[in-house]
Amino acid sequence: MTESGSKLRIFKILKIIISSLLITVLLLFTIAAIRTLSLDVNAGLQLAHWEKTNNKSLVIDHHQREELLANFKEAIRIPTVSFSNTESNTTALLEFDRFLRKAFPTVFSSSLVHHELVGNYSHLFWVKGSQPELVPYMLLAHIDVVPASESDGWEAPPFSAKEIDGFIYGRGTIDDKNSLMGILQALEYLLLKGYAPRRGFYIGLGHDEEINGLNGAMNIVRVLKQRGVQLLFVMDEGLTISDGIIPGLEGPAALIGLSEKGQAAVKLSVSVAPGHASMPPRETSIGILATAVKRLEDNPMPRLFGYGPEGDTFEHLAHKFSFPLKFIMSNLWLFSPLLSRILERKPVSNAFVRTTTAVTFFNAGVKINVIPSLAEAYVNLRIHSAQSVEEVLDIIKDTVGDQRVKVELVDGFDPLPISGADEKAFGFQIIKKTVLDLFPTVTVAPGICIGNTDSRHFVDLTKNIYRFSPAWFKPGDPERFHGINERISTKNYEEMIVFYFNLIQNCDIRKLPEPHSSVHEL
Ligand SMILES: CCCCCCCC/C=C\CCCCCCCC(=O)N[C@@H](CC(C)C)C(=O)O
Ligand SMILES: [Zn+2]
Ligand SMILES: [Zn+2]
Repeated sequence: MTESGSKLRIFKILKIIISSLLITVLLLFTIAAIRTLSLDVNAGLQLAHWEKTNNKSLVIDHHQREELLANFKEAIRIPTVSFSNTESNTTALLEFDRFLRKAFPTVFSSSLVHHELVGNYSHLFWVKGSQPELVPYMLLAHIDVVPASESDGWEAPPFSAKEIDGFIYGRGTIDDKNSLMGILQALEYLLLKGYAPRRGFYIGLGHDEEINGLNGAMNIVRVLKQRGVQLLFVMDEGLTISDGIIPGLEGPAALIGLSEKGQAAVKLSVSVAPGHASMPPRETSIGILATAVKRLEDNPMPRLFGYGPEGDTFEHLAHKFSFPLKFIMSNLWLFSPLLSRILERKPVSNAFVRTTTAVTFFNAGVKINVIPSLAEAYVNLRIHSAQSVEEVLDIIKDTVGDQRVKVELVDGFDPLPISGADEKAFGFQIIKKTVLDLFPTVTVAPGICIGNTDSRHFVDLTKNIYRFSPAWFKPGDPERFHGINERISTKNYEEMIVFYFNLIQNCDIRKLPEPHSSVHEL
């Protein structure tokens, strides 16, 4: 072949490669554009024909408002703190028991309600339904709170329930006495209005959620199992209504947690021979451990965005983003690597991208002039839905890459199963309807709860566990969770009561409307 002939051949091949590339890009772009315009996973059952249940409505008058706020503040003032795995404020838990009986006399005296104490301080209520063939559901909340100290910078003492500019400040105002009090206050009002449910339901109030729920939630589950109870769904604390928290999203979004991340507590330790500080070895146990910890912080776990329920969250919210984000969110199959990199920049959104690694304890040393024989660190990992405890442990060992560092799993559990969110998922659809009726501007989407809840102990009683409370979170609010200046607006607390008041009644329908019935009606 002549030189010009071979050049022509190369030119032809290049032309074919370039045009195939262009066609592929064009094709990908067309698919992406079609998905952007057509993806609507939100139509759901909202236009369908819902069974009527003659719901009672709740209009809160001035006197009731004063009373419900006084009740809520009193709940906040009782310091039901879980200090450590072995230490709770049992005096406060007993006081809380007395307080509940006083605040909700109708709940505690109604012939429809059976109440019992479980594990000494947790409460289990059974509200009898008139139609026993309807499978019961369960609402959960917890009594205990994490410690809080005013000196950390609170604007008001953490157990004062002080009202400032329409907000009640205090430990437990969003975690989780708002749900607890909201549920019981709603039931009190319903009973006072002569309501009797068709569908029976349980209310479980654990007293040790903040220290794993071993005596509260786990005993409630044991009691229910002994009685052969199966639940239609469980609803617990978890995600909330986010307003202005997800960058680029227009309007508020209610994320309902279909699952929760797994968790692992991993201990790293280094043992060496102790000695005199005047003749130190090149590396001490502290130095070796510090390097291991630094390696873990410098090498975060892999990005897994899109491999768990968080992908669904953004697909559901896609239509609420403006261009070009709408285009990106509608096409996670193409853009999830790019989106992961944006989300990982902030701690709250990073939690949705990967298994997170937090070094929470670091102990070593006994005296200034003694080379410490032992250095220990504890790492708290929150495991992404697409990983397991075992996989995470292997990655830690690889990343540390130092045989002198012992890596031990202290405790852990895999990510929780993913509950349904389709048109047949009773719990999800009821929560969604109740949110949309009360807050029509909110977009409801499935989500993943980044923290753990008592509801994880209920997996043998139901496949449908939802983590959601209708608390409104604005920028800066996620940090209040276990942080300083935890607060809720008085308006939002009232909305929570109305939400549970409506939710309980909405659960009385025998079954969900037929999927797509809206399409036939239109
Ligand atoms: C990109 C989307 C952003 C969406 C914003 C979501 C904001 C989330 C804010 C807070 C979520 C908090 C998680 C809720 C439940 C946590 C309860 C808790 O603290 N549990 C303990 C349990 C443990 C077993 C003792 C925990 O440490 O997880
Ligand atoms: Zn909580
Ligand atoms: Zn908490």
